[in-house]
Amino acid sequence: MDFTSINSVDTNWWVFTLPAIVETQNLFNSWLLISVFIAFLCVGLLTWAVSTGGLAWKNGRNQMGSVPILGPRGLPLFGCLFSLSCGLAHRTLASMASSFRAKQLMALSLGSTPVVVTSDPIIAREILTSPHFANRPIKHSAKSLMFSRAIGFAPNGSYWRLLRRIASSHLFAPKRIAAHESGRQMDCVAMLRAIAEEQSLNGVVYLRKHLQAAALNNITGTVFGKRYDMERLRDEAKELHEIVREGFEILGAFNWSDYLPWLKCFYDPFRINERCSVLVPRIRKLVKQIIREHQLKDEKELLDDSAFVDWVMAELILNPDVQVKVHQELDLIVGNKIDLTDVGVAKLKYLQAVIKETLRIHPPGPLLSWARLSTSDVHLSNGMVVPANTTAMVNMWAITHDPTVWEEPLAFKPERYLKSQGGADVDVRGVDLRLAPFGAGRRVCPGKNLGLVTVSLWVAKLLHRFEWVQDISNPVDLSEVLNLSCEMKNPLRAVAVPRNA
Ligand code: HEM
Repeated sequence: MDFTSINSVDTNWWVFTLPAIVETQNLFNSWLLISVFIAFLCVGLLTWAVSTGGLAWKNGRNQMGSVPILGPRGLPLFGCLFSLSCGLAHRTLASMASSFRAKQLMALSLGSTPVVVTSDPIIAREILTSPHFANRPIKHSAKSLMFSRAIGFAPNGSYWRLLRRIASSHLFAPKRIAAHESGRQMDCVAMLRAIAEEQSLNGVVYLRKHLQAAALNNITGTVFGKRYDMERLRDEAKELHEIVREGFEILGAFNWSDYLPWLKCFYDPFRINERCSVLVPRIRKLVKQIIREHQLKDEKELLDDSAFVDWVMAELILNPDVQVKVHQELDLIVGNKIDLTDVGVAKLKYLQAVIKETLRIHPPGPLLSWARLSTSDVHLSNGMVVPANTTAMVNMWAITHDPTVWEEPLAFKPERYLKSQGGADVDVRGVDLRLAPFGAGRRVCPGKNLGLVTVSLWVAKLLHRFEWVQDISNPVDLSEVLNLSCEMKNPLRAVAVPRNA
């Protein structure tokens, strides 16, 4: 005999008393339904009105510590979705944080998702290095594209650790990076040749397409051991190019149903679902083909470091005095030698400082691209507590543009990293959170050394071979567009004047 059912208290009793209370026999009476709806609406609005941070922070979730986490309420239901879905989220978040005096940590709602954003290097370090922030929230598109099994999104655990180990030893170990130097040199030679051809044909160069071709070959060469002739895009090369472009666009698109799951069936303005289901079989087919050819099985990840070189070159064109100094350094250390190597490039201290300064002014992922997710309540040193299942973002752009962190943050001054000129040698690889464009902690970018080596070599070669001058009819425009990374809205077009000719 089930005694529990006899002793249990019927918690639904109030339903039967409703008709008596509202003096009607019919529970579907339209007035009754409208009143219940209005009551719900009022309670919802009241909860929204009293909750800083918006509805996703209801029930005092932002007041679990001795110091509450402040932030904008946003709109009922949507929170701050409208403010962040269009435009430049890093700039919007930075101005929100200063108007709410919430630079250390700001709470906001993206639909039903609770989010915290920090614009402070100390709190950024605590979040990025905390073992309780070692997961990432996964976007719907990333899940559809099977990225939940990829290194960037797999949850912290033995599977993810195995992927990191494989990547560290087979892709990103210093020996492996050095082993791929000849490939990088080849990509560079092809890029410089194509640039010289375009310059002599048109008198001006669209740099981005050359950088993208070199970047794609750099990755496929490193990961699959295979390079393509990007000048004559045919068959497999064309397919790869289109897959990467489409993948980037889908992953970078703002998907409303990531934050309002109930919207999935009604509203999909970028046709994410449909495009993912077309893209997945194309990826499978291409990767199978490559694996079959090379019997090589590795994890594929790609970040657009070619977009970053666009920024470096744009700043060098806008700051000709800096470009002259890079040329002087190249002439002094490299001279007329054409075999500019990774080791040689590492000696170019001023050029390294130029790259650091560009990473500061134009961090490729201004919100560090991929957010983190808390797996339990996290106590921060400032007395705030971030509850479990909260998405955390670091606004690296806000930190690198904060006048209390960087003197004259808007000025392009590579000298600030040169000890010989009174500067400080800042390590950008996750050590100093004032400038950590690759993130930090256990999920720090594993491709940071490869990225830095590649970018440095490309910039050195582009500058060694050419002097870059503004195209008068198309002046350099530093407007940004935020996709998966922050790119120049109007791709760089410049005149490449051959040097040492
Ligand atoms: C300029 C170049 C690059 C920048 C600025 C960059 C930046 C970043 C950032 C900010 C993160 C998130 C780190 C965090 O959460 O703390 C990241 C993660 C990652 N990056 Fe990069 N990255 C670059 C190049 C590369 C390259 C060349 C590769 C590989 C070929 C790569 C592969 C990855 C992977 C796999 C992750 C995810 C790691 C994980 O979740 O365990 N990145 N990157």
